[in-house]
Amino acid sequence: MTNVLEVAAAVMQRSDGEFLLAERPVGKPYAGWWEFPGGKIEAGESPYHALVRELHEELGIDVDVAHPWLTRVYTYPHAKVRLHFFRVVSWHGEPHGKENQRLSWQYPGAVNVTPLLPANGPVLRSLNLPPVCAITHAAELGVEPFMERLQAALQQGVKLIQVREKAMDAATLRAFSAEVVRQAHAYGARVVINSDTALAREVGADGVQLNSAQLMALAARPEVELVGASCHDRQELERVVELELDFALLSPVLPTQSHPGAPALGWEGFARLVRDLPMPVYALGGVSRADMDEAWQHGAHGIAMLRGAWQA
Ligand SMILES: Nc1nc2c([nH]c(=O)n2[C@H]2C[C@H](O)[C@@H](COP(=O)(O)OP(=O)(O)OP(=O)(O)O)O2)c(=O)[nH]1
Repeated sequence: MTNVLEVAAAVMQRSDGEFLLAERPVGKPYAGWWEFPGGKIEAGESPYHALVRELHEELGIDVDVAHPWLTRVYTYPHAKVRLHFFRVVSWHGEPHGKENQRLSWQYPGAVNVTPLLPANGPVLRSLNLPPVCAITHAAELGVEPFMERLQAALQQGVKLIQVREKAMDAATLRAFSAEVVRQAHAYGARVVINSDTALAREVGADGVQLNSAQLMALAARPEVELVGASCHDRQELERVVELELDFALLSPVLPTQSHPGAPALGWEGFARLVRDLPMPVYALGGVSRADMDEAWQHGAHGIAMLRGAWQA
């Protein structure tokens, strides 16, 4: 099979997190299966323009703002498809099924319509990753002040935390990690432990964050629920794809305090590196919450922060 069907698909998400699924109408392949609204890209059309046209035709809405997100290739018996996913964050009009298809608003992590198109399972997992990855910073703040900031961050809705404390001795790190996990889980937040899968299991964390050396050396995905990896170039990002990890952090996007003088990718460089990847990538290095929009415009899933995550 040589021909690849190019498709634009939309994750239309409201500010409360609900996103829209549509049921495929009678007469199409996989009729009755649920999908993200969208459709085939026509000859000469860009993925973005196809998205805007399809959402107008299928749902009667006009897209105001859409960001490129993931690109997934999937082989069905009837076709090989390349799905260009966008996150549509602003639109005009109330979506309605113009082709008599049923629509349903769903929460990430709690989807209750079925069956979903087979290509979409990993996409839902990706959608369930939050926009902010907060990296612990107790070495600089001190453990007690850090724990206070952690409470505040959890109350404000932080849902993904990476424990990364290179200077702690093993016993302190174990106790610290266990406490972060305990507090995070009380708020429904997930925790990954930097570089140490055994420690992640021991303290009941959700997974591990591989450093780039581990990423390149590993033969298979570690067997934990959630696996991220730290990347600095395209080769490392492609290794994340091969190992079918859940997400990547790509750095440094901007000059940082922790790595002064290191050459930064810049937003354009970031966008070039993450183009057409199938998994979410967080922008890391010198970014703050104020950069979220910039990050989305350049293909990031969200931002990862050390200092900025814990500011009072
Ligand atoms: N729209 C959409 N298509 C998806 C998703 N996941 C997935 O595997 N696909 C596949 C199913 C189809 O093979 C292809 C989309 O083609 P389609 O037939 O729905 O496109 P269309 O709306 O332009 O259809 P048509 O009017 O030309 O018949 O992509 C998804 O989430 N949304």
